[in-house]
Amino acid sequence: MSLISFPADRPLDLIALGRLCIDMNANEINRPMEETLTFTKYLGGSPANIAIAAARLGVRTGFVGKVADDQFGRFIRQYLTKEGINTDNVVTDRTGSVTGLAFTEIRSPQDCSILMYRDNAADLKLAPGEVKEDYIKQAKALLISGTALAKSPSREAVFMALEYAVKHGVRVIFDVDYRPYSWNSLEETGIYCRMVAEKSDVIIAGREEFDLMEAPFGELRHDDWYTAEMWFRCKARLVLVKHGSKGSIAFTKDGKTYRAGTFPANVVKTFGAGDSFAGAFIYGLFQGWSVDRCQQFGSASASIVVSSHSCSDAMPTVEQIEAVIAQHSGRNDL
Ligand SMILES: Nc1ncnc2c1ncn2[C@@H]1O[C@H](COP(=O)(O)OP(=O)(O)O)[C@@H](O)[C@H]1O
Ligand SMILES: O=C(O)C[C@@H](O)[C@H](O)C(=O)COP(=O)(O)O
Repeated sequence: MSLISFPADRPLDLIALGRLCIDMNANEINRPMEETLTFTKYLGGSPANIAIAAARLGVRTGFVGKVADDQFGRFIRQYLTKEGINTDNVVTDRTGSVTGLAFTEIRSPQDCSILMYRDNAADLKLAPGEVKEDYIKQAKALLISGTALAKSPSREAVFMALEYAVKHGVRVIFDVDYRPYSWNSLEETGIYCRMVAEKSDVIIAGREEFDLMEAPFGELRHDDWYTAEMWFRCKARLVLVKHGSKGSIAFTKDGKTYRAGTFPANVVKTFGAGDSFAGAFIYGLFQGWSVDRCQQFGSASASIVVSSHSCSDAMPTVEQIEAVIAQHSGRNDL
């Protein structure tokens, strides 16, 4: 039996919940933002990127979210539809909110940053009553992006979706996805992320993101194994710790540890590594693959996306990922 047993016979594999935004990626790379003149517009927002990544691989994907009643909101909806992502639970806000924007600065392949515009962002207006139980129960898994917990009413909408998922046996995958911009304090982040992590089957985060859920409670150890054991005492069966260009470590409840490195990349920018990795890793889970194969697939996908200008547009197909793995004889060693 595979590690994560997904319910059978559901019309959707994955529903992602969280922000649907716009990335404005600097065209003039290796320059500070002050000197950047032009940007290219892409669909953005971490859960949106993961949804695109999964859909490109053939995962039947839906989305729970909210978009602004403006040109960007319409662009987002059209893009999701074009990618075959179901938008039945994507709501349009009518209160005058705006689409969140992320302007990316690419100073060098190692030195990237994001300037985020998220005041009055539509995605954080998603209300609990707008999350449909009949929609959530159609999926095998629900992916929750932690940033959706940053503000009410989106915070309560997450907990509503979480309750529906648990009620209907939908597996919960939690990507902490920490973005400081929308939160009031580190304690607030830690408390709310922890409440979702406690009910999640799979937890995906970087080392610093796990630290956020430990520090406010006096449990900070900077120790991946300690972290995994902590979540195995709750509901988790799989804890995935991302370590950037150093790869990732996955822990499973049966006591196994899987270390994976990366595939060589011609790095343009660092954004999108985590989202492409997560989308491909989740695809592997649906295939019932071993954890190390899921990691290999995820890291090959990430190597493609960090070598590209965009995140969402660059999400690869199964064939493209397999070509990278074959090119390097499957070696993503540390
Ligand atoms: N420079 C890189 N070259 C190749 N693969 C990378 C690189 N950086 C990250 N990856 C892959 O992407 C995964 C996720 O990256 P990470 O930076 O930890 O996530 P995030 O973007 O969420 O911070 C890593 O575990 C690794 O497999
Ligand atoms: O998540 C956002 O709002 C911005 C993203 O679209 C952006 O491209 C990015 O930072 C990707 O995140 P990562 O995969 O965690 O690097």
